[in-house]
Amino acid sequence: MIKVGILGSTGRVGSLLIDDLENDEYARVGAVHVFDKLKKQLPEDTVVTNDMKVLFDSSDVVIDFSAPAATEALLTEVVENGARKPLVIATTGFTKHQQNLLFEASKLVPILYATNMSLGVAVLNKLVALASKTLSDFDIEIVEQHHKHKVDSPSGTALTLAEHAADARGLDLDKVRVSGRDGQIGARTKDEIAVMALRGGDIVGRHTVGLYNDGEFLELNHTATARNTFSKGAIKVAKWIIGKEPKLYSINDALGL
Ligand SMILES: NC(=O)C1=CN([C@@H]2O[C@H](COP(=O)(O)OP(=O)(O)OC[C@H]3O[C@@H](n4cnc5c(N)ncnc54)[C@H](OP(=O)(O)O)[C@@H]3O)[C@@H](O)[C@H]2O)C=CC1
Ligand SMILES: O=C(O)C1=N[C@H](C(=O)O)C[C@H](O)C1
Repeated sequence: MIKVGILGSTGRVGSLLIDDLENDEYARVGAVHVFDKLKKQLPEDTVVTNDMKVLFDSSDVVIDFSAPAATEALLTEVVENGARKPLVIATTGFTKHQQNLLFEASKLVPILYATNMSLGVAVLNKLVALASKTLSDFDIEIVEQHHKHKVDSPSGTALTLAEHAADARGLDLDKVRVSGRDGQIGARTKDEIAVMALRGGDIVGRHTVGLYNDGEFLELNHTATARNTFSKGAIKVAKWIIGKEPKLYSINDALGL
């Protein structure tokens, strides 16, 4: 059995990982990192720790749904303290420094980083690239909707979708991204790509990429209706990454897309 370590084990997705692994034929929970207080019953012989080294030592692969500071500590264990286990990182909202750390760590261990672990969004990224390139005159606007507890904005998924749209048009997203509109802002410029966030209730995750032209528009939407879409997706890619060489992998690598 593959022993999975969980960073963010007390969170919304982390606790679903524990449930999903209880019913998995090939993988089980090896260790959980607990930041504050344990909130649920765990399978017998699960290692419970707040020490990254112990988390690594008790796992064959670590899955991370936590917070940027926690991921930073996990990656630091690889880069500075010699931890050598494959990682599946799902946390969003990284700073540039944390993104660089992720890249440095991926030279030492295999890391799959995906801002969205669903198959649907993996396909949506491809559709967005195709539509953005083909419909080159259309204005691109992205809207994401999430539950009221989400702390980062815009979502990692929305930013990844925007990157696919910008790359397909040869644009630098940092230069064309618009994150709000208010007041006398003037007419829309051709290349800008707005990424807007709505928050409320218990929305699991909804992303719409709109391509608008005079006379017609196309909207590509993905809606996650259950949060275990993400935990199940992460477990699937965690099994895939074991035995791979050190590199930064995308979810497309794991899904063969
Ligand atoms: N890629 C994907 O498919 C998806 C990614 N996500 C991302 O995953 C992350 C977690 O989401 P969600 O489960 O909803 O969030 P929660 O807030 O429910 O859970 C966060 C978890 O991280 C822990 N944590 C917070 N800060 C630290 C820290 N400094 N050190 C160690 N642990 C810490 C929390 O511990 P405690 O409970 O003690 O506070 C908790 O276990 C977010 O970044 C979210 O955007 C979410 C869904 C899908
Ligand atoms: O925080 C969430 O809930 C989600 N976060 C991810 C993101 O920021 O894109 C993925 C998913 O949409 C749910």
